[in-house]
Amino acid sequence: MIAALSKHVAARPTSPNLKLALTRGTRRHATVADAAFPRSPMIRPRAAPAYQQPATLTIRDGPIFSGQSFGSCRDVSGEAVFTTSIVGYNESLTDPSYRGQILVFTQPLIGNYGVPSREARDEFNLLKHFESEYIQPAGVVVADVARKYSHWTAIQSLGDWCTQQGVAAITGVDTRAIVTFLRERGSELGKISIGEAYDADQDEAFQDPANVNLVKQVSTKAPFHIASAGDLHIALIDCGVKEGILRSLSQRGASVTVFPWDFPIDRLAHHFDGVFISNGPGDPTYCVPTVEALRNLMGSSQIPVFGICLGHQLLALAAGAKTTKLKYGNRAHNIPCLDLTTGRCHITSQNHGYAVDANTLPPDFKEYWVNLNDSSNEGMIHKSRPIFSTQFHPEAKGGPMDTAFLFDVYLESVRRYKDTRRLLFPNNDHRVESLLFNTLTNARVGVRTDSINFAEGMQQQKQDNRDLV
Ligand SMILES: NC(=O)CC[C@H](N)C(=O)O
Repeated sequence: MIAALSKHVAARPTSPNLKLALTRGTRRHATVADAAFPRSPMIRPRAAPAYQQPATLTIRDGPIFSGQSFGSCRDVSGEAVFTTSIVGYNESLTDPSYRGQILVFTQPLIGNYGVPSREARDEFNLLKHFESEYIQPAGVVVADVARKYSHWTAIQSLGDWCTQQGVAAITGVDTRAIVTFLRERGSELGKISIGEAYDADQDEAFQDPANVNLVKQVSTKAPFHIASAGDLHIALIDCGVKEGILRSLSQRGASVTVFPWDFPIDRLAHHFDGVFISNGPGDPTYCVPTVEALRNLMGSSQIPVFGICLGHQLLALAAGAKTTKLKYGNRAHNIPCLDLTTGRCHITSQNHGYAVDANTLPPDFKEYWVNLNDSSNEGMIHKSRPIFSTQFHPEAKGGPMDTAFLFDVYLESVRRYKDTRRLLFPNNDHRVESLLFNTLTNARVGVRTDSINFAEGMQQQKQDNRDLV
């Protein structure tokens, strides 16, 4: 146990009315927030140098949108995806599942309540306001960024935050036109270019995050531990885990030991009362070692298992099912899903581009949840064992909390498993000394920080691919 622990070229604008006028110079762009909150003492204007720069969003083989930069002066490329969530931009932007993507917000005004501090922690030393320490998308697209913000937790503007973290951001573009295009065409690569001299013909190739093992970038490099008052102990496979998942388990009295994505958890699972597989970015078929470990685990142990989003997809692959890429994915906080075991509808939070093909589920599993908008699979459950997973996010933040009860369902099965083991093997205490866990940190280790590292990751992936040949 100790040993195991220590070790893009583009066809140019198709539709002239999609190409918006470039607003140059220092003209101030009034926002709804400015009108709603005129010069109250709560409003702290911040100088943001990149605001003055023109910027361009180019969709591969699609339209070009012109606007103004409000983030880092760097050109970025990635898969352009959209979210229809109205609130929670701080949480969405720090969700590791958005790693490397260009995130388009359909909510027109973004940034009006600012950005809170990374220093704020909860009782488990987890980030209070974010899902990870860093902005995960490579680029941010909004219709109308609020340069003034007002909220008691805010310490800076969205623009300052993006600038600090090397994330490109563009405002003043018609997000309705972008979404209309992406919904008709499907997800497409995009590029944000900063500065006056944008020349489509000299543009570099679009970078496709689908060629990168993104999970490797966001997963902890070494195990870490979150101690809780209760006696349940969960082994969590970190494929880019959100703080909200760790908190949902800890708040319910479970201690959590977090392992890197490729850790052979099947070999250590007997020291734990339950196994959990987290959310994460990219194509699930990249995670071959995770799928292998989960297959071995389900073949050799009766331990309760719960997976969320990427975790659901990986568990399904391990069980023998297949995953597919959706046309443009589901990213929203209000997606209705039907619980097939109760016939009840719940409103869910989602962020995914891939899905499990329910027709490929093996006979020992059945479909658990179904999406009431597009009929895609939203979960699976083992017919006789405590193994289940959901495509949506029961830990959703900022909400809805309709499906948070699934953490209780999971931990009840963990409790039963623990009690049964105690009864059957009274003299066999598999628990690992808490002293050992005290030696582990309680924060992710060596996780790649900003999108500059995303580019490095692309280089590394090319090297990895060469090494494989
Ligand atoms: N939130 C997630 O875990 C996303 C899972 C996977 N990367 C997808 O896009 O489908």
